[in-house]
Parts: sequence; structure tokens; C-alpha cells
Amino acid sequence: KKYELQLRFCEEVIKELTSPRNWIMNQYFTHPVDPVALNIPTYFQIIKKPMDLGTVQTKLQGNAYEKAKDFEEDVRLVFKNCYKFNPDGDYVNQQGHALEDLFNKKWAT
Ligand SMILES: Cc1ccc(Nc2c(-c3ccc(O)cc3)nc3c(C)cccn23)cc1
Repeated sequence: KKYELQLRFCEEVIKELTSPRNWIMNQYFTHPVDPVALNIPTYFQIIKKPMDLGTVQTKLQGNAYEKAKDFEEDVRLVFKNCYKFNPDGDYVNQQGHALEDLFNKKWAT
């Protein structure tokens, strides 16, 4: 029972993070980074564990997360990758922090 409730909460949170209402912030994080499209050939040398919020949502729907902690870890990996690749002050970095703030607010409730 407890597990289903946790899972439903994760669904609510990922829905909010990927909502078109938050497109300004989340557009960089809802799909896997495409190093060819973005002309960043070194991306996979810098980012060893790529992750994006679309993949998190697919994993959640496919029951790939044993517990909420595993879900949280993947969400935080998206932000960690963003800060590693996009230097402090860069626009995409700032959008990552803004989206992470939203996540922390929802996750803490
Ligand atoms: C030359 C250059 C510099 C910065 C970026 N960042 C960036 C990223 C990105 C997101 C998450 C992430 O972990 C890494 C990169 N996504 C984008 C998009 C969708 C458009 C423009 C820039 N974007 C792209 C190319």
C-alpha cells in the first residue's frame, strides 16, 4: 500500500517537472541530450551517466524504480549532469537550478 502511494507521488512530481507550463525551465531536460544536434561531441566523455526527465517518466511508468529513493536519484542525476556540463552562470545551468528548486519544493512536501 505504502509503495503505491509513494509511486503516485513520484508520478505527480515528474508530471509537474515536465509540464508544458514549466517549458521555459524544463525544455533542456525532458529528452536525452543529443550531442550531435547540440554540437557538443565531448558530452559523453564528460557525462558518464546521461539521464533526462523523459527517461525518468518512462522508467517510472515501467515500474523500474524499486523505491522513491531510486526515482529521486535519477532526477538529481539530471541536475548533476547539467551543472557538470553547463558552467555556473550559463543560461541552461540557471534553468537547471530553477527546475531543481521546484523539485525540492515538491519533494519536501
Ligand atoms: C555548446 C553548448 C553549450 C551548452 C549546451 N547546453 C544545452 C543542453 C544541455 C542540457 C543538459 C545537459 O546535461 C547538458 C546540456 N541542452 C540544450 C538545448 C536543448 C539547447 C541549447 C543548449 N543546450 C549545449 C551546447
